[in-house]
Amino acid sequence: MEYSIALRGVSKFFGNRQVLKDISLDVSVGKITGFVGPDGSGKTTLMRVISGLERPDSGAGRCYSFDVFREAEQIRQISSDMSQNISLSDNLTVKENLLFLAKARNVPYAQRRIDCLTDTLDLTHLSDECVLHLTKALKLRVSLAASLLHSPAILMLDEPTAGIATGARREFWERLERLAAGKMTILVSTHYSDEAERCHHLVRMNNGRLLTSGSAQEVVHSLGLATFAIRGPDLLKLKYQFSDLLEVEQTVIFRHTLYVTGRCCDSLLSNIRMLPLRYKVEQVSSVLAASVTAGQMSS
Ligand SMILES: Nc1ncnc2c1ncn2[C@@H]1O[C@H](COP(=O)(O)OP(=O)(O)OP(=O)(O)O)[C@@H](O)[C@H]1O
Repeated sequence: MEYSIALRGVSKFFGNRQVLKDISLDVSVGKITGFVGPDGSGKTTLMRVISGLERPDSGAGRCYSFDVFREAEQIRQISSDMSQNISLSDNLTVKENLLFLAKARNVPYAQRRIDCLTDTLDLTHLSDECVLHLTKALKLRVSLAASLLHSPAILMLDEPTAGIATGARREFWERLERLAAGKMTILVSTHYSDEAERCHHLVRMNNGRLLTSGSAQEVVHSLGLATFAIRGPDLLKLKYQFSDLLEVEQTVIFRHTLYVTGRCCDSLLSNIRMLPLRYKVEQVSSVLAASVTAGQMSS
């Protein structure tokens, strides 16, 4: 396996608050690595350290051939932070925005690069459209084009699809998968379980620590949790009943379905089996409930 990023015992403080604690991590070239965990667990900070945007305080790490302590500037040249660096101007067209950003980044043969990207990302027909008139999902696609202008080796995305409809999120992820297939290293934080499942490699964090790292299945397994999707009447009442069980970690109602997540023990299973026949129950392995807060899931 070819690794683009290798961190060993990396820690980071903001003031006297330690936000990354002894993180060791290997990230493969051409893979999508997802970062999941509750708010404030350190996902963004870790991705920023990897992308040369934050300097760690201790440990060791390389990003491609560069040292994360001494060569942050070089790392920034080969990486792109889609979430933060791209501010599209509403009053300019797609083409004008891309040209402006390409010039700001000294992208060689800017026009040719823009033509290539708009073609690849199916934006050509929108080139002369004012960004103001684009949907959120299309703006996201333009931001992706902008973040790829300088042909980065690493693309960092911090919750890129928050607030975007499911269909458009899926389409966006298909594009990310194509970029990864072209050997781009993609780092993405997400609170959506379906997106977490699409990652080739998942990193679960809490309180500055890396708790688990592996495939989505491995991470779910390591949680020792099972999630059941329940459809039927009076879901709110059922939600409160399940919430009272000691082994239940989370109950979330999302789109007429109650998701109950808990330790997969006899007691939870017998409660599930005792549900009247009018309830349809299905075990879903996909919901990384420990990483998804109820608020975000409902949004
Ligand atoms: N520039 C900063 N200065 C001080 N504290 C910071 C700074 N950036 C982040 N923090 C703190 O570091 C901790 C980790 O934040 P971080 O943004 O990395 O978490 P996160 O897991 O990405 O959270 P979220 O999902 O809310 O984006 C939080 O407590 C946050 O308040």
